[in-house]
Amino acid sequence: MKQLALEFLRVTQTAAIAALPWVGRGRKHEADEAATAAMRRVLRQIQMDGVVVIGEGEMDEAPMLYIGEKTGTGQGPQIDIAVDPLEGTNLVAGGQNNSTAVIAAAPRGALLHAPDMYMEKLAAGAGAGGVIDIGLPVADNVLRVAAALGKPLREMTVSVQSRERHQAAIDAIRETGAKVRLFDDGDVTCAIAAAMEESGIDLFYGIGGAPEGVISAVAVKCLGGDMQARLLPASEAEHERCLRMGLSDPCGRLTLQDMVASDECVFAATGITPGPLLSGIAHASGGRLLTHSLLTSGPSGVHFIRSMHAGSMAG
Ligand SMILES: O=P(O)(O)OC[C@H]1O[C@](O)(COP(=O)(O)O)[C@@H](O)[C@@H]1O
Repeated sequence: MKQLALEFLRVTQTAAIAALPWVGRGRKHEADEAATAAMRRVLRQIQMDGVVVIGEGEMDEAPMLYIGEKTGTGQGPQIDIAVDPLEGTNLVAGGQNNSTAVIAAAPRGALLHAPDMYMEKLAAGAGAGGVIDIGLPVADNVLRVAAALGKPLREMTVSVQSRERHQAAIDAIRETGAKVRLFDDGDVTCAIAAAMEESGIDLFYGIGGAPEGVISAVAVKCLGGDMQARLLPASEAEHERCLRMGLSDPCGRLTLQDMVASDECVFAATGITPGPLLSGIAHASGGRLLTHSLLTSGPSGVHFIRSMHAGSMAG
């Protein structure tokens, strides 16, 4: 698995570069398609027996990188892949900050097969490992993390997606004395930021996509942080879907281990537009492009990588 890490880096770099021409053009589907096609092309070249377990939808609704799609050369280690070729489609369309291309990989069977529905998520860094509890109100989690980190509440910062559904949580967090840092879109980078001491984010809380939740969980695990979640099936049909996907208790607590059942995993992300975790793609002389990526395969292997790409990749 670890020997493939640089291949996965190439996957997110290529997807990010493919999305770049669509930044600010108001065309999120075209941007997503470009990133997905690029990611698919590079994934197919990797020597592995890969299967997409979290992708761009089901086979009949997504033309590529659908759940169940086989990828890689078909030879080599059996690997499950979770992709989000364009995390923050609206951000790219609107020319806004915090869009990335991301991928996570783990040995076959190690990733939760999360249906495409909402998930409530909590993530924190290693210093607060073992204290977060998705079953408790978010304010209690703020108090617990502050105590674990030995920080006064007024110095605590919680990252929350700017959504109406989070207003009660935002108020409750602020009532503890902690600060709330709102973001528009792209909860993968914000969850990961909570697991990185130097990010200035102590806790991430919010309801967002379940696929993004599992992808974030791989990164949080690699970084030595902690995360808990629970799926929020919104209808009988979604509840049924969870059962069909093998989740016996669809609304139950999901620990980091439930979402990522192996330490042998890899996470890669490349910034498209600048965000809290990664700088965006910059144009350099000669038509070259400078990308910024995070590549991690565990706490002892966390790499922030700046790469220069030949002009021919600029598309
Ligand atoms: O926009 P909603 O419905 O609040 O969903 C939240 C989800 O949307 C995102 O902000 C962006 O997702 P997309 O790239 O699929 O648009 C995710 O990071 C987050 O999990």
